[in-house]
Amino acid sequence: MAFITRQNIRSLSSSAALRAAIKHVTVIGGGLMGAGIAQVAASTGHSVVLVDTSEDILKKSTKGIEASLKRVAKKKFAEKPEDGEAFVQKVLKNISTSTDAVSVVQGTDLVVEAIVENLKVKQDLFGALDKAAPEHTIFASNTSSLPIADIASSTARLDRFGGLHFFNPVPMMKLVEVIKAPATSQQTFDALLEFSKALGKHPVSCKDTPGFIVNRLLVPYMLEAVRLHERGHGSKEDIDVAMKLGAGYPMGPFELLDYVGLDTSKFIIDGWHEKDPDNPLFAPSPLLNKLVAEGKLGKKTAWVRNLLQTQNVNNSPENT
Ligand SMILES: CCCCCCCC(=O)CC(=O)SCCNC(=O)CCNC(=O)[C@H](O)C(C)(C)COP(=O)(O)OP(=O)(O)OC[C@H]1O[C@@H](n2cnc3c(N)ncnc32)[C@H](O)[C@@H]1OP(=O)(O)O
Ligand SMILES: NC(=O)C1=CN([C@@H]2O[C@H](COP(=O)(O)OP(=O)(O)OC[C@H]3O[C@@H](n4cnc5c(N)ncnc54)[C@H](O)[C@@H]3O)[C@@H](O)[C@H]2O)C=CC1
Repeated sequence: MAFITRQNIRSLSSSAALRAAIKHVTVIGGGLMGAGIAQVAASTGHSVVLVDTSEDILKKSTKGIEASLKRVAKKKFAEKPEDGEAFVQKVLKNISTSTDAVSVVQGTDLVVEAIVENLKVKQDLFGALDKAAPEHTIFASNTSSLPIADIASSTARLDRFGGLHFFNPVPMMKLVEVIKAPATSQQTFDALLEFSKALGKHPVSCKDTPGFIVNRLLVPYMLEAVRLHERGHGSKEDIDVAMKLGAGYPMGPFELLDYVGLDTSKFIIDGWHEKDPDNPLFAPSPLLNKLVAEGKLGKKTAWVRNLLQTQNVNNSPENT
């Protein structure tokens, strides 16, 4: 028979709070991944605040979400386009935006971070949020390659910190890797698994190891494709076609690099190379470095250029 003490009442109530379904989600970073995560969370009835560093970026993110929702609605409501339009508007109503992460986390159950792949920047963000968020709030990072424990170390909520690694494009890709770092509590891990299922995704459990499951296999493969091309052993086009038609992949490695973003790919490789400099699988690629230095980031380049142009226009003397 268990005795009820003040201490276990407190822990029972905090575990009940953790078990309660996640309803309000703050997504930080409105780029490729954050916009997709916000879209899927809002589509499944969650109340979402999407945070980024400027109103211009948030406007672009919201436009992107609307366009993606329209694609989903076109298929889902093929017979009844008016229901599709109502669906798009209903989902958009579930999303609000902000440039002030610290103030919006005060009422949130879960923070999902999808900002730039840089340990220090992520730690600074979570360190600030930790002081503002309620005790029950779970923190999760969508990092592709950084240890969850390292990101969590800037907070005092190691037990309520885990990884939620989504795949691009988030509205289409069914997988979520749920990462349990050594200090992540079982309750937090279970809550993240439940949340992934509530999004209609298929979660898999991962340890906090470099690249988790998918990227530990995918990154060396993609880099090997780049090296094969750098050695002059195949054109980018032939390598893509070969992997699509010969291995049944939906995209070839170059098409996928373009889709993921060359900057993010470089952040991942540089980070792993720094930690494991003798591992030939993580050796930097001169071609990738050159393209990133030239600002050629892949599919997102047009988006970034467009945004910079908008910002230049907004900041130009005629507009001030
Ligand atoms: C070296 C370092 C590397 C670092 C890597 C780290 C990155 C990570 O941490 C983890 C990752 O995310 S890795 C990337 C994982 N993603 C993939 O592998 C995607 C592979 N591609 C696909 O599955 C399909 O091409 C795909 C599903 C994208 C598109 O399908 P299709 O090929 O059939 O092409 P479409 O004809 O364009 O699309 C068919 C229909 O799909 C819907 N759709 C596609 N994109 C959408 C989106 N963004 N939003 C909403 N709906 C979307 C849509 O219904 C479309 O039909 P239409 O609307 O009629 O065109
Ligand atoms: N691109 C991909 O295919 C995938 C990326 N990831 C991971 O997701 C994260 C985000 O990647 P992407 O969406 O591709 O990057 P992205 O470059 O498209 O978007 C990042 C966004 O974060 C914003 N941001 C940067 N610092 C911020 C801060 N302190 N506060 C608020 N917003 C801030 C930027 O303005 C930008 O809009 C990275 O950790 C990446 O490794 C994970 C799965 C797939």
